[in-house]
Formats: sequence, structure tokens, C-alpha cells
Amino acid sequence: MKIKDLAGANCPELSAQLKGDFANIEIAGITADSRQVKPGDLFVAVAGTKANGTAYIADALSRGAAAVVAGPGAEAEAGAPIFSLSDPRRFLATAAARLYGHQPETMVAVTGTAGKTSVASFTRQIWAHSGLSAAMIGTTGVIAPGRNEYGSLTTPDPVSLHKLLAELADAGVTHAAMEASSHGLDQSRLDGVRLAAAAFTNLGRDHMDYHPTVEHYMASKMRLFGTLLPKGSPAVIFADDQWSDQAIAAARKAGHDVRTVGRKGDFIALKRVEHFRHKQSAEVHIGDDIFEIHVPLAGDFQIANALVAAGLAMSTGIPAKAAFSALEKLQGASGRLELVGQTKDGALAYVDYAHKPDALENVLTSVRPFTTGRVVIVFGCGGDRDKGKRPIMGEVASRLADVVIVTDDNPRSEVPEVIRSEIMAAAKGATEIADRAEAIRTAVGMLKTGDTLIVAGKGHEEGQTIGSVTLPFSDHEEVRKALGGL
Ligand SMILES: CC(=O)N[C@H]1[C@@H](OP(=O)(O)OP(=O)(O)OC[C@H]2O[C@@H](n3ccc(=O)[nH]c3=O)[C@H](O)[C@@H]2O)O[C@H](CO)[C@@H](O)[C@@H]1O[C@H](C)C(=O)N[C@@H](C)C(=O)N[C@H](CCC(=O)O)C(=O)O
Ligand SMILES: Nc1ncnc2c1ncn2[C@@H]1O[C@H](COP(=O)(O)OP(=O)(O)OP(=O)(O)O)[C@@H](O)[C@H]1O
Ligand SMILES: N[C@H](CCC[C@H](N)C(=O)O)C(=O)O
Ligand SMILES: [Mg+2]
Repeated sequence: MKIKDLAGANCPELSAQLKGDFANIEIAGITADSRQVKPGDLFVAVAGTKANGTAYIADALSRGAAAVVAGPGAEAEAGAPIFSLSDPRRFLATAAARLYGHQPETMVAVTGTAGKTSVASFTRQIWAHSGLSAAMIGTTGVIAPGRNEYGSLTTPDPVSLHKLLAELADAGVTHAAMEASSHGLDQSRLDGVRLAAAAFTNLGRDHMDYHPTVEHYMASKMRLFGTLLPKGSPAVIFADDQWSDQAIAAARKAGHDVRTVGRKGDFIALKRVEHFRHKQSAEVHIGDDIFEIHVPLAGDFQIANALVAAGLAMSTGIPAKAAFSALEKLQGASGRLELVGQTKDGALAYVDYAHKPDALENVLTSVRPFTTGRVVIVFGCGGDRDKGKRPIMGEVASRLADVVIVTDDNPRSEVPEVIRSEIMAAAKGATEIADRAEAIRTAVGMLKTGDTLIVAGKGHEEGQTIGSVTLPFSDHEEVRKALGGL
């Protein structure tokens, strides 16, 4: 594709700089990483958290980059095709979308501190239940007909994302639900995605290492409604969170068709919920119609996630009745309050991905009603991530669980003892066991009839990152091994 076509009406700022021969430069591919440049590629230099892409312009040109797009003030060397844009990240996303050409016809995105993976997964399942060729993209990777791949980022970088979306569309996928993380939104990773609808679940504490304030965190999430979702589109918003009113206000201000779900919901109104050991039933109202829904998953929060997913499915053409009947067959996303097994005395062992205070609080509160014995929790906190959440999670665990074992999560470049001590400082009565497998074995070994164990923080993850090395590790496997040994 010629660079003038890549810019087109989409980027008048670039079009204006394409004088003479520069307009006809042929672009083979696009990347923001100089190390990935192949001859004929367009290199987009963006400023990141660790490095500034402008430092790698020479590297990109030496590898055969056909042209370079950089941020404001980039040195426009005489004769070299280097262009300067006010927002190169947004350009990277929209240009990747143009270059790869197509994406599934109906795309939805979900943001919020907790519940994104679950909502994206449930939305895909509802669509699939209605016979549509549907996909999800998120923390657990990509799931589509014939594809189930482990992923690393919640919201992939724009180039991998559009390559993937084009592959999915080519394979006949018409509907895709994706997670919009605050990092992804802030870094414009989704700016080239054509959205049919978008959703918000909730806001709690997370990522305070990246966002200077909680308002900045919320504002990043609200880019989904304010900038990305085309005006007038359905915005499905969980109504019962502390931040719901702000999300509703942001979506209204952007001119969207706001559809709230939950106890205070006006699109899907939740009237009554009954919790059983492994399932829940609820009565919901849509206008004058009353539906009884059944969700075969534990955890109060899964009802909220199921309603947001049903709201997204209904906003993309699925009748309410079909959406609700699909909920009866829902499978939880891997590692989200997932029952891995039980002891021969019937104590339950779950793996859950709670790695932030609100999620931990929710998961511990969710299992209490059906736990006649003790709630036992094993958890830690990741290194190189929001440090402030560590004592808060320690306090939540010791307040809501009967037995607390603090262990390692992914220490990454931090000293594991220090991470643990920051949690322990607020976790009254907790036991510290550094080795995660040993912590799990100890917890399983102490289970008695009526107890519930939750191994939290790593969910679906298949490795543990210590320093810069990731060793194979699975909470599922360790729980199974420990149960097998009983
Ligand atoms: C903090 C963060 O979000 N970083 C992401 C970001 O990196 P960055 O832009 O800060 O990159 P940088 O290292 O400062 O480098 C700046 C630029 O120079 C380029 N460069 C660098 C070196 C070189 O030799 N040549 C070169 O061109 C880099 O490719 C980059 O474009 O953009 C990269 C490409 O898209 C991501 O891989 C990287 O994710 C890192 C690995 C990461 O750990 N991200 C996590 C925190 C994350 O994004 N998590 C969210 C949220 C999860 C949740 O909700 O819980 C997610 O969506 O997964
Ligand atoms: N609606 C919800 N409200 C509160 N907590 C929730 C909700 N949904 C899920 N959780 C908790 O958060 C954990 C992660 O859930 P999920 O993976 O669906 O969220 P996520 O937003 O995708 O998280 P991440 O940002 O890590 O990708 C679950 O294991 C559970 O403990
Ligand atoms: N997407 C989240 C995952 C955290 C998972 C937890 N196991 C950890 O390592 O902190 C993040 O990057 O913050
Ligand atoms: Mg997720």
C-alpha cells in the first residue's frame, strides 16, 4: 500500500507532509519496534515507559525502513522520509487497521477493573450458542472456532491485534469480543477497532504504578466511550458500582445509547438472586417481561458479568430469550473461581485470578455463604506492579478468610521477601510460605469437611516469573497434585 493511501483522509496531518515522491512510498508492513523492521516497513516511533522510539529511528532505517513516523519535534533529516505527528500511537493503530484491511463485522470491547475476561468469554459463548462464528481476545488469549491460544497481554499491541483480527475475519469469524485494559486504552492499542458496542463493569484499585491518580485511571477507561465507540452506539454499563454514575455520564456525554444492567439497571433489571453451591438463579426484568435465569457458576460477581454479557449480546442482535438460555450452559473463563477439585471429605478447592483488592474481597465474600467450615486463602502479589495494593490485599484476606497463607506470585525483578513482607504487614495472623507449590500443599493438607480453599492471583497462568525467567507453573496442576496425594 502506498503511504498516501495509508494516511488518506484518516490522517490529514500526515497527508499534508507527503510532498513529491514521498507520497508514493510503498509500505510493506508496520511496526513500532525497530528490532522487528523488515525492508519496506513503516517504523512508528512512540514514547514508552522505558524507552523512546525516536532513539531507534537510525536503527530502523539501517534495517531498511521505507519511512518513519514519529512524535512532535522529530528531527526531519534532509531528504529522509521522517514525518512528525502529534499522536503517533493513534496513527499506529489506525494505520495497522488500514494495512491489514478487515476485522470481524461485529466487534465489542469491555473495560473495567474486574470482570473483563469473564464478560468477553460469556459474550462469545452467547453468540456461539446462537450459531454465530464468534471469538474472544483477552488475558487468557484467543478463543475462536478451531483456535485456543494462550496470550500474554490483555489488550494486544495494535499491530498484532489487527493481524489477528484480519486472520479471524478471513476464517469467517463475524463476531468478536475483546478486553480493553486501561493500559491498552491509554496507549491507543484499540484505536483502529470498529466497535459496534462497548461495556463497563466496575472500577477498583489497580495499576496505581502506571496511572498517577484514580481519576487518570478512570479517564483512560472512559476513552472507550469518549473516543472509540462511534456516537449513538450501545454502551452497556453495570449500574451497581460506585463508579457507574460517572461511566453513565461519560457515555451520555459522548452521545451513546446507554443501557444499564444490574439492580439499578434500566435495560436489564436484576430483581432477585439465589445462590447455590455451584450455581445461581436470578429474576430479571426487561421492560414488562420477566425472565428467570440460571448461571451454572459460583460467585455473586458472575451474575453481574453474565448480565453485562447478555446486554452486549442483545445490543448486537441476539434476542433476550436466546441470550438468557445460553447463560444456562456458560463455562467460566479458565481460572476465574474455577472448581479444580475436592478432598475426599468434600472440602472444595478453587483457583481464582483475584490479584487486586476488590476482586479478592468479592471472591472471599462469594464463597462464604456455602462454606460451613473455614475459608482458606493462598495468595501473593506480583512484582513490578502497583505496590500500594499489597497491604490492602493483606488486610482484606485476614478480615475475610479464616486461614491466610501468603506466598509468591510473579516476583519479576523484585525481591520476593520484600513483596511478602509488605502483604504480611497488614495480614494479621497470616502464615508465610515462600514456595507457591509448598503453600498450596500445606493449604490442601489442612482442609477439613466444609472448608473452602481459594488459590488466588494467577488463575489461568501457566508460568511463574522470577527475575527475568518464567518457569512452568500452574495453580491448577499444583492443586490437583496436592489433592491426589491425600
Ligand atoms: C507498561 C506497558 O504497558 N508497556 C507496554 C508498552 O511498552 P512501552 O511503549 O512502554 O515500550 P518501551 O519499552 O518504553 O519502548 C518504547 C518504544 O521503543 C521501541 N523500541 C525499544 C527498543 C528497541 O531496541 N527498539 C525499539 O523500537 C519499543 O518497541 C516501543 O515501541 O507497549 C509494548 C508494545 O505494545 C508492550 O509490550 C508493553 O507491555 C509490557 C510488556 C507490559 O508488561 N504491559 C502490561 C503492564 C500491560 O500492558 N498490561 C495490561 C493490563 C493488564 C490488566 O488489566 O491487568 C494489558 O493489556 O495486558
Ligand atoms: N464483576 C466482578 N466484580 C468484582 N470482581 C470480579 C468480577 N468479575 C471477576 N471478578 C474477580 O476478578 C478476577 C478476575 O476476573 P476477570 O479475569 O474476569 O477480570 P479482568 O477484568 O479480565 O481482570 P484482568 O484485568 O486481570 O485481566 C476473578 O477471578 C474474580 O476474583
Ligand atoms: N494483567 C495483570 C496480571 C496480574 C497477574 C498477577 N499474577 C501478577 O503477576 O501480578 C497485570 O499485568 O498487572
Ligand atoms: Mg482480563
